[in-house]
Amino acid sequence: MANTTPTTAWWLEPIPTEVSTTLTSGLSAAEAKRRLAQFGPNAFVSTQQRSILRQYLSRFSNPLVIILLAASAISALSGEVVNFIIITCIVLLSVTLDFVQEYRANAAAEKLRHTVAVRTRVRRDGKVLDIAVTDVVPGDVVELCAGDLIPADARVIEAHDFFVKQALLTGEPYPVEKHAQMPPASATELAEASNAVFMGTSVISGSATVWLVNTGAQTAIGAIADSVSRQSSPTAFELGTRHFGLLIMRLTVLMVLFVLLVNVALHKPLLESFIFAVALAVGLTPELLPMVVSVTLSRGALRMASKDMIVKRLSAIQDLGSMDVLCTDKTGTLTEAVIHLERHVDPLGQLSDRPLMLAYFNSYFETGLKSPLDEAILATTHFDPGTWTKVDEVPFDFERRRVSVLIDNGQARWLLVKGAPDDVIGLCTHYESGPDAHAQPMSDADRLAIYAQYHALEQEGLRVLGIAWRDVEQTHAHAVVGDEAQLILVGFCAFIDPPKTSAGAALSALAKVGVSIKIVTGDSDLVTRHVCEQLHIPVTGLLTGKEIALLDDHALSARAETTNLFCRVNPGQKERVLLALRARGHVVGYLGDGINDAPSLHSADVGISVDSAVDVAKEAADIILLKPDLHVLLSGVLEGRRTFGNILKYIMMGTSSNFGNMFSMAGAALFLPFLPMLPTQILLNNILYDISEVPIPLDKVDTDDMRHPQVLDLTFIRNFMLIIGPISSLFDFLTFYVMLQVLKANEGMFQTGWFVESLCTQVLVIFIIRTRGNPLKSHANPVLTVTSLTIVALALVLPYSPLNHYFGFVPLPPAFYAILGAMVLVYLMMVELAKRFFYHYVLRAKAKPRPARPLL
Ligand SMILES: Nc1ncnc2c1ncn2[C@@H]1O[C@H](COP(=O)(O)OP(=O)(O)OP(=O)(O)O)[C@@H](O)[C@H]1O
Ligand SMILES: [Mg+2]
Repeated sequence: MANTTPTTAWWLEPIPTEVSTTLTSGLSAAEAKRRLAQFGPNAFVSTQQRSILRQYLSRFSNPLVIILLAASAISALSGEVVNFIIITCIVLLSVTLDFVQEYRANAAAEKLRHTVAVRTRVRRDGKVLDIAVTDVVPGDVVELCAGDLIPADARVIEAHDFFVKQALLTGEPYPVEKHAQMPPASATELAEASNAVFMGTSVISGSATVWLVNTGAQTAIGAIADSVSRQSSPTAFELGTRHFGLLIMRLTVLMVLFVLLVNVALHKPLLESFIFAVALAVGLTPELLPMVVSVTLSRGALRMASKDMIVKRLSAIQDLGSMDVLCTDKTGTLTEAVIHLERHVDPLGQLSDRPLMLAYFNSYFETGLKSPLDEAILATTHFDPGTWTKVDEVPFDFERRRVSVLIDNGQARWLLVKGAPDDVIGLCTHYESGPDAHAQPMSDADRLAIYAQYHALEQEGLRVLGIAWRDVEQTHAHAVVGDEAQLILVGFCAFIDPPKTSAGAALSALAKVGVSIKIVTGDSDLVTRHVCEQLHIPVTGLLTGKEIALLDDHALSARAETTNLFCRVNPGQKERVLLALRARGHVVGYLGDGINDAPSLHSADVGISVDSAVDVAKEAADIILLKPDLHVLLSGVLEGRRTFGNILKYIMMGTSSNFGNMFSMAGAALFLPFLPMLPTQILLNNILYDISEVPIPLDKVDTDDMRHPQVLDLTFIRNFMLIIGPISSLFDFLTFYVMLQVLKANEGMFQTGWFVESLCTQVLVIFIIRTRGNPLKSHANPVLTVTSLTIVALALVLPYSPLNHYFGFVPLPPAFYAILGAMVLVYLMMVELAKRFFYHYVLRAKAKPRPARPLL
């Protein structure tokens, strides 16, 4: 994509003079409103909502529905008008039921998503406002800093060591610097536009003010939106449901062809047989599955929102339930992230103000994203910068782990460096100590003593920054990474970041439900170990960034299994650890809030961030915690498993009982001289059964089923189907026998009897299937109970209703009801026994052992 050439190189045109006058105050609110109406919201057209009507109509594009309507329309021509009307009504009813449920669910989830939408700082009417990214318009003046996403295509007006990552557009993996100067006229390629920034890219370091030129579909990324729109690869759960759909489809096609063939061979009326076969297919398809999935998920999302968790990608709820490894960074998750400066010492451990003063100036002049460490320094004290001004800066990045500022007071020019002590000490050739802060060469022995000092601080659990400086020629106008050499160490600042007392308990609770925790941090191993000790987290293995750099992916993947501390890792290594764990078949979650966490949040099965995180992290995450609390996460995991459990109930119902019924229907077609059930009866049966299942998302899931991470396993479903399905068929054939031999039923009575029997068994079996345990002890949600029992009652009285003429029902003899009662009871008991057998033997025999791993 390196050669993407937009239609015009707008960054080469001069900025209109009238614009420069409005730069400080920005647009007026009225003008912004006018432009929003003119240019539309700052979003791609492809993501815009389709109208409700179109969404509704698209539901009818299901081929089965079309075939059914067409066939019954043809039969209407030959006089079967009533059937046609009934079929049309049932189809309309079922599509509407499905649509309304799903639409409401999605709308609720969408509303939640908006609460965590990315925002941006815009100048309007002379004030800086925080507005949604979708509301910016061409002409807006936007302020950007490290960690921000760039909201639209824009010209840089003013920049301070402003580096952006634009790999998405140009493929360059490294951050590039942007500034206000015009590039040469030959810079027509997007990658050469050093004075422009583009939507979809992000700020790595520094700060800038930009003037928006193009928004929405007019942006460079908007033009290629379809090719870059992140079609994330389907999750394990999505793949599972897709395979399940295919399995059902194959069985359906086979059965329909079989029924058709038999009917043709037996010279039955063709059109009627055809409609029967299609109705059968409609009965077989788990058409409610997408609705059940989205309703279950969005209900889950609402419940999670009440516990301060916003779900951005609904299917992430499933992944949260399947997650068995959680990687997390340290600050804010395991610690309070309220950092205090505890001590400032010279290289030999004597209390000294000098390291604090230089650290203060470094933090004071630094323009990039201020870290909590900077804030702690600035909050501790105040030094008057006096005549010192900043000349340049080498911004912080997570590879170097340090930041330098170049400052000048007219007489001297100093480079002040602050960062991870190991690296800073490594760059020093001298150190200052004693009351007169005299600089002296650092001998090897000194170096050892200094390292010992710094380690002693870390062993106390303090986070430490090394502070160093050097004199620079006054002609030296630009600071570069290479200047960070031959430094003089002035000492250390040591900070307290107290561990969160609640974190320990939350971690062991997560471990109890089968989620092991791994800490992946840019901080040092001593500090991290100290935090672990305080939280009673046993360390099962430790790898540092330096060690990881020496391992290939294969070796890393083997080591990652037993290691639970990864320290001094850079952003790329964080992601490598994560991918290594995924490669071993784990479902991996990642919790982090920094620029350095964004790649890992993208690559995890489920990325979790917090509301206070930088934009790039929030954007990459699937779930946002409004409170950075691991207990919240635990309830999210349980919620994920609960939604999973309910979806599984629906799938198991569809595959066992419903399928068994339809299977018998095909079988009955073989030996009966008439249709075993009329097409309209099949459809009615199907929609009543569907209605009985609508409350499944409300149901509770046994705590036993929530103890372990769950993944959708087709073998499990197939085995369950093979055990329960035949029982259902057995009872159907028993009903046939009773109807034909005992009650001597004619066509109408046979069909009615079977309609009632099959609906009763299909609906009532939910009480057995919904729990792995004793159905008398695990109670269903009252709404589910009432709905199911109402449908059964309806089935029983239908043969006596005034409508029965239209559906071809006839009243049944009382003897039938007596036999039915007994049969349903025995049926349910048999399914219960088979279920116990299944969970006890079949499942245990098939259970694949997961790779062994430590509890924490
Ligand atoms: N403002 C700063 N100035 C200088 N050095 C810094 C600054 N912020 C961080 N560092 C250094 O970079 C290292 C990595 O940063 P940080 O600890 O934030 O990484 P992280 O992976 O996000 O860690 P955590 O897991 O604690 O969130 C720090 O340990 C520190 O040495
Ligand atoms: Mg962090």
